[in-house]
Amino acid sequence: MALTDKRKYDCIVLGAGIQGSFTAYHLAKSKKRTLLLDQFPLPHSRGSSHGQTRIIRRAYAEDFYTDMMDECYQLWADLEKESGTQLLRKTGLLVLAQSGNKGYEQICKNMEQKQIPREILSEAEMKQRYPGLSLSPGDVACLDSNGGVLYADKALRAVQMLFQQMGGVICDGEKVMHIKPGPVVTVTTTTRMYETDRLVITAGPWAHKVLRLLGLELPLKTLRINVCYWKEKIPGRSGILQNLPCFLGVNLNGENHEVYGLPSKEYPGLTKICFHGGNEADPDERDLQTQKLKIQDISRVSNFISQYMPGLHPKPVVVEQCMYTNTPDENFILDHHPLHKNIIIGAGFSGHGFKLSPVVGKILSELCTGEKRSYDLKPFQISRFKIPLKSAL
Ligand SMILES: Cc1cc2nc3c(=O)[nH]c(=O)nc-3n(C[C@H](O)[C@H](O)[C@H](O)COP(=O)(O)OP(=O)(O)OC[C@H]3O[C@@H](n4cnc5c(N)ncnc54)[C@H](O)[C@@H]3O)c2cc1C
Ligand SMILES: O=C(O)[C@@H]1CCCCN1
Repeated sequence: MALTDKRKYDCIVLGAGIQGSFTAYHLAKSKKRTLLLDQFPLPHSRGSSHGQTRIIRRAYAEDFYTDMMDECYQLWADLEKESGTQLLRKTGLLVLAQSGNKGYEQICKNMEQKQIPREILSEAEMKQRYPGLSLSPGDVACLDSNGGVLYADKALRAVQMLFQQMGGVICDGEKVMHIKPGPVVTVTTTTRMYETDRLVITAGPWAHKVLRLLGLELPLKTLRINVCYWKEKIPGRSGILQNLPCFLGVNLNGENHEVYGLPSKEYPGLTKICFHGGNEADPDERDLQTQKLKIQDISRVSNFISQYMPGLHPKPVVVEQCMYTNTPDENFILDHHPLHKNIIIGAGFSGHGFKLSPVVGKILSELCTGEKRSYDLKPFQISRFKIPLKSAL
């Protein structure tokens, strides 16, 4: 039988990935008595926030993300200062595409309108600066000068540590099994029962399963992502690893997919290059490759490497797993539960939420405390999906 925790919390945050941890951090800053819960002992590598690196960039086609990034850069710098840890390395981020590509043009237009520091690089400039990346005739490149790498594991640790230093409580290794809505929400885990005025659900790829406990079915797809590392054909000689920026290929080859890469340092001598997509998988069965793979993601990256990075072996030497939780439009969900206004949902980060987590956490904490919202939340509302509401409760 679950033990009852006698304290009533102002807020409980369900899920201690980067989004829940940043939400808890902002709530603790606003002096709310906050509990952060996770099903696994922390840290863990079963969700979406593990691994050493993530891309940070302002280069987005949607201006609302670019707008949020100004404050994100500021909050990442604050976190570095508060934790005394370097969390960001500026490398630049290259957006690569075939000339005339609409997505690329929209990104460039948005960056120009917002006066984001950037450079359009000619074929000759690309060759000279980034000899490891050989573009094909007709390809174009735009550098987001302040793009770079976020140290993901370190960032997650820093936010959780600062949350605890502000008096926040973390209970890990406790899976939430039941949620009873009401003016006071009761949350029952595998070991305890808690009461709270407000609940924030940031359950990553488990969001679907947790929201089902509250009668809410959102159009979320969970994808298993193969995180691939590649080695040089002639180690240390091709110069690829020394001077590589982050890059994002937008529909290169005319194929409807994206390949991206980061100059990561987790495995000396290897470069991380992945496909921005994957095959559907249940997060609890991530490592059981039971179904037939619909998307040959690794071979797409191999093809990209053969054409664009011929200095690398076109076979990965390390492959790890991570999860995406995608919405149909790949925009986030940041909203109240449609029926229970003191339950707040942050979900569907669609493979691009890490860099934005400082502001996502701020927004979710504002939804929780009822403070004035810092951003227009229209793109993130649940009502855009036109789903029928079944109140199971
Ligand atoms: C391979 C890969 C590359 C990426 N690259 C980038 C990038 O370059 N730049 C970028 O900005 N973003 C990137 N992202 C996206 C980013 O990492 C995610 O958007 C972000 O980590 C999502 O965090 P989250 O907190 O929503 O989810 P998670 O980190 O999965 O956290 C959810 C937590 O909820 C817990 N939980 C779930 N159910 C329960 C329950 N019932 N009880 C208790 N706890 C529960 C889970 O255990 C988990 O810890 C990438 C993602 C992947 C997978
Ligand atoms: O959020 C990002 O910047 C990257 C882009 C490529 C795919 C993974 N996420």
